[in-house]
Amino acid sequence: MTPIVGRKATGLVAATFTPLTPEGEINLSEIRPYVDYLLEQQGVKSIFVNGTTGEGMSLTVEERKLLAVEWLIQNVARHAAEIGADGISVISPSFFKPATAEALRMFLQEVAAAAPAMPFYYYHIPAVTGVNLRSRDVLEGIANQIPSFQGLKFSGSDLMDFGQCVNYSPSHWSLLYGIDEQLLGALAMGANGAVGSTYNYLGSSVNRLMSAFDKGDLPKARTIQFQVQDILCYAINLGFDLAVNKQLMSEVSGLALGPPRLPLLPCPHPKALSIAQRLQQILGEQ
Ligand SMILES: CC(=O)N[C@H](C=O)[C@@H](O)[C@H](O)[C@H](O)CO
Ligand SMILES: CC(=O)C(=O)O
Repeated sequence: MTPIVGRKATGLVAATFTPLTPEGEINLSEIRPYVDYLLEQQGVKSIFVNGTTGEGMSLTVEERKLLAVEWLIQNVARHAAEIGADGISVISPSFFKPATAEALRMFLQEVAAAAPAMPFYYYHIPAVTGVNLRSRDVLEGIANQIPSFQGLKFSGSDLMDFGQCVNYSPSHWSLLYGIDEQLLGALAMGANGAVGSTYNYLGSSVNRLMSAFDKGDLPKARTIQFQVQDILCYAINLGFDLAVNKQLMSEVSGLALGPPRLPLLPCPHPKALSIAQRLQQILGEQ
């Protein structure tokens, strides 16, 4: 089988929130303005949909399909891109957890085989799945088992494991980092780009962080990373979860993203407003 080499993902990728109506139904009409906002206000050109931030696990398969198509249509319309999705990514099963990296790799192989033409990324997010197998071990020999394998979305804090993945990877793979608070550490380790929830509203700042890093201006990159951390520390002190994050995005962008789905509880308006104000203040200080 010929390996499928997709467009190598680089730069910033926003993990999008799923717009819902006040009644909790998916709200496809908010997607076009959302894409406009990311492009025009944040300079973010790539999106990761139906993931953690998009409450993918709380959506039906039918809803996920409708959303994926709408995100694609709106995104492709903006970019005049000739292709649709650049790839799919798959997390570990988390109810029955794989006992070994090999078991997980075999699972990923079966899923990837269902869409063999689609560039495939393993999505490591141990804090959510509870699966702490080292990604480096999952990658061992994976190109032989998954010809469409294209890289890793690594949302773990173990930078040694991440570094070992970078060191193992052929140059056409893409290694994307997913803990926004410490992206700079992962860039130093060799990340090709980043996928995260905060790039919905901090994209333009973090784009500057990445270009400062590319130019070797570490003091500047660090200043921006510390701003991101200061914003998130403020939010964490108030109690920060995905519902708060979603409401914060509505607050900052003016988009009507609606409530989260259970078991997440809606975020009280004043809380998101307070974080949004602190965010403006911190970014204004630069
Ligand atoms: C658990 C989770 O949702 N992680 C996201 C990406 O994987 C991150 O983008 C975080 O939301 C972000 O780093 C803020 O903590
Ligand atoms: C943040 C991220 O990558 C996700 O929402 O899945």
